[in-house]
Amino acid sequence: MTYPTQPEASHFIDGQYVEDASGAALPVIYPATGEKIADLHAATPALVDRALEAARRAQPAWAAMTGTERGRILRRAADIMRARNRELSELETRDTGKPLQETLVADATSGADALEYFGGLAATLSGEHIQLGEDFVYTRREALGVAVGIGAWNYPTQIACWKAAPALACGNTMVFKPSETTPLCALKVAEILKKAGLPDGVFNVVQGYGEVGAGLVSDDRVAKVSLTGSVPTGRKVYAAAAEGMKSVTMELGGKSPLVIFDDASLEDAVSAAINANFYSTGQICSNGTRVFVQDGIREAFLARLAERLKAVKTGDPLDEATNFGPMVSERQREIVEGFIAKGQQEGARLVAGGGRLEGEGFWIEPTVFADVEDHMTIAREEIFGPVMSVFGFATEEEALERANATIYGLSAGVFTRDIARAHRFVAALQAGSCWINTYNLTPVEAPFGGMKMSGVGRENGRVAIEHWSQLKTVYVATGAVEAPF
Ligand SMILES: NC(=O)c1ccc[n+]([C@@H]2O[C@H](COP(=O)([O-])OP(=O)(O)OC[C@H]3O[C@@H](n4cnc5c(N)ncnc54)[C@H](O)[C@@H]3O)[C@@H](O)[C@H]2O)c1
Repeated sequence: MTYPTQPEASHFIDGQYVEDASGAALPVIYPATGEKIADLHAATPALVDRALEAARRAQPAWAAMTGTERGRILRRAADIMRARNRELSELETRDTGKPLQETLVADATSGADALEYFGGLAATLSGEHIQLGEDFVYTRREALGVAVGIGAWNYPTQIACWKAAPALACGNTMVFKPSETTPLCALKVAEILKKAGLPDGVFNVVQGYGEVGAGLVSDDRVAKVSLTGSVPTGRKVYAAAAEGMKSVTMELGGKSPLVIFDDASLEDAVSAAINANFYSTGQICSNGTRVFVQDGIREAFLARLAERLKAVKTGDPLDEATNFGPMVSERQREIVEGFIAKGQQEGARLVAGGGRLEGEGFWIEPTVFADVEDHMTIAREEIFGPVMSVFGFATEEEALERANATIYGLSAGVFTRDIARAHRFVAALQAGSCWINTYNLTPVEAPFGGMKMSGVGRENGRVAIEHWSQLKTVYVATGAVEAPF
């Protein structure tokens, strides 16, 4: 059977689509209906080798181009992505199940932003000059070499671009392995980069399960690994990369707090809590899934939230009126249902949702628990689904201590009209991205990444350049060489 969404082949290596049907079957399922929409294959070791070899071969010439030349290609790719936004968004919706209403504004557009931003920065890369009397030192900012990118399933286009754009801007080449759950979109990124003039071999895509990722990470040709995924995978990938002393960026999971004080705008706080828990059906790493609401407004908050939940519109995710999609897979739905059952067993009060939604596909209701306590499983573990936990608190000190009492440190938010408190509070939060009076905004200009178990390194912002390049120091002598004998 052929599907409209079937790509030309499973992999994109050295500038062309490549297939090897002897690789393990990798079916692609549309989460809204459970139907198969493409048949792909995991890369065989021979294909992984071919992709790495293509990236290795292409790297010196790519790095030798000027930053302006590299940047021009990335910026052209950004323009193509924007021009094809609707088609790419529809594919993202089919790949992930996220409603088109979201994908039209958050995926190819965010990928294009990254390509444009790092395309612009490419021309500005430089070292420094340090005068030492008549001698001097200069530093050269150099590429790392061949990089491996490994993606999670929730933002397949964005993740590919957030990794490829800074990596390529700095003169690295990349082999990218998308999540086996959402493998389609990264192939489009590769196609578009080629169309924009990217030399063959600079950006390659290979499909596969964890073992393909593991093979890439341990290969000697690889200088840098950037993973977006869960903490358990991050532990394995970081350890494997350490064997080869490779640089890493780890964008991992979270259990982020959203703290709402009595003086906050209730309507805005409810909006932020909705965005922080139900956007992308809760499948966002930075979600504020522990919502701490100060005692004075908690009942009002829950009442208004219940009202607002009436406007949830499920249905065909390709209908732009739909604002809530299915879970990405049957397995992920079962995981989330397991957490909901645990929440009930451990005594949290279910105030909304909790069950499946009608229809084919992997639908689940937006779910809210109140009276959640810090020791409960749903308060401690990342659920990665549409499950909000609401906690009470009395004082700022208490909220801070409880917000930070987690192994994670990806993100956090605070809602208050007291400007001094807002800044005091975020200064003490142990989280890589904090928001004051909003939640989950991640523009490409702002560094993004985790503290504690949530990760290592930063994506986006100028600082990403530090994580995708290395410095060489050159000492230049101008006088005689002194020696002891
Ligand atoms: N911090 C961020 O930027 C960010 C963004 C999105 C998702 N996430 C996190 O991702 C997780 C959800 O995504 P997921 O379920 O796809 O994560 P996952 O950890 O199961 O898989 C991530 C990727 O790693 C690959 N992989 C698995 N085992 C591997 C191994 N041993 N070696 C190399 N690669 C391996 C998978 O095939 C997949 O491509 C959540 O924890 C979420 O918080 C983080």
